[in-house]
Amino acid sequence: MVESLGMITKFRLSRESLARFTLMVRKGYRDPPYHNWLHAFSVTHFAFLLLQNLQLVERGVLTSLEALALIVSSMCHDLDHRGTTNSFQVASNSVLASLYSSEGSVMERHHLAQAMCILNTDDCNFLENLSREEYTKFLDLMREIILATDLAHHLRILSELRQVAEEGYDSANPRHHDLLICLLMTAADLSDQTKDWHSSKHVAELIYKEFFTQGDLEKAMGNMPLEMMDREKAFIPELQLQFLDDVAIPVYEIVAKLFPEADEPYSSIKANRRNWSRLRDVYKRRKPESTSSLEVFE
Ligand SMILES: COc1ccc(Cl)c(-c2nnc3c(C)nc4ccc(C(=O)NCC(C)C)cc4n23)c1
Ligand SMILES: [Mg+2]
Ligand SMILES: [Zn+2]
Repeated sequence: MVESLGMITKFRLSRESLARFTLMVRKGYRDPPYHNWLHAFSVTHFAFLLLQNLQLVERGVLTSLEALALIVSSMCHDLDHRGTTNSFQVASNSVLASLYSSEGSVMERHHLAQAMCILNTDDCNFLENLSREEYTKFLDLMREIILATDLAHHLRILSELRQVAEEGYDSANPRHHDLLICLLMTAADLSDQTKDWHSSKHVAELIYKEFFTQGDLEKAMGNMPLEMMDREKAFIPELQLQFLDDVAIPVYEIVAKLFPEADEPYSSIKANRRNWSRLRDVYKRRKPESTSSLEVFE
């Protein structure tokens, strides 16, 4: 993907170090149901498709350094994820919470720290031929992009994103560049919901497996989990409709508004919403006799 985006030539990247870096990143992921290397790979692939199909560098929408940072950040953005949320870190007094809870975005700061570690590992720094200025800018971009994967950050910039979509993208405006790379990173992070119904539904099943495991842990700790984490209370079709309406669909709506050629993911996530709505009607409220929340996936 890096090669076909012309980045090897453009930044004189060492292919061997890039390969070693990629293998180290893959090793840096654990194996929870969802937040594993397969998620990182599919997020990276979607970011690649955005850059390639929308010709974002060729059209001067993004600089090639921003494009490289988007790809590398996608690979690294969930490094060493444990399948639990930021609030769980704090509630369980985890080591990560003690390190980062004062700044917020606990997991995202950890993912960034892990990425920096790998970049500084011998033979993995494929960016060694970047100028000092480019390298510094790249690290600033990677920090900004990985911290932007905290959904709370996305929700904070959502109104600004709508404004840029309204007034039109201005590539001369550095703030527009920053907002766009955050938007594209979130679009890539949620892109499983723009795939065909069966893979989107399967991914939702993996996510709720993670959520319910966390809910079980919270109950064992004597804490009350959120409804979406509680396998006894969650009604998944309803929760999915809420997440699609409040978070995911607006992302692809804004992308499609900025880049009309990107209407495909927007229409397919709306098709998936229709399927969740159908599933909700079939299952109505959770039938008392129903065994588990996950029966909707049967
Ligand atoms: C971009 O960062 C993340 C981090 C973690 C996750 Cl799991 C996701 C993610 N990726 N796909 C999904 C799907 C299909 N459903 C989800 C339902 C709820 C939430 C959630 O975090 N809700 C609370 C919040 C809105 C305050 C996240 C969901 N999600 C994205
Ligand atoms: Mg994440
Ligand atoms: Zn992710």
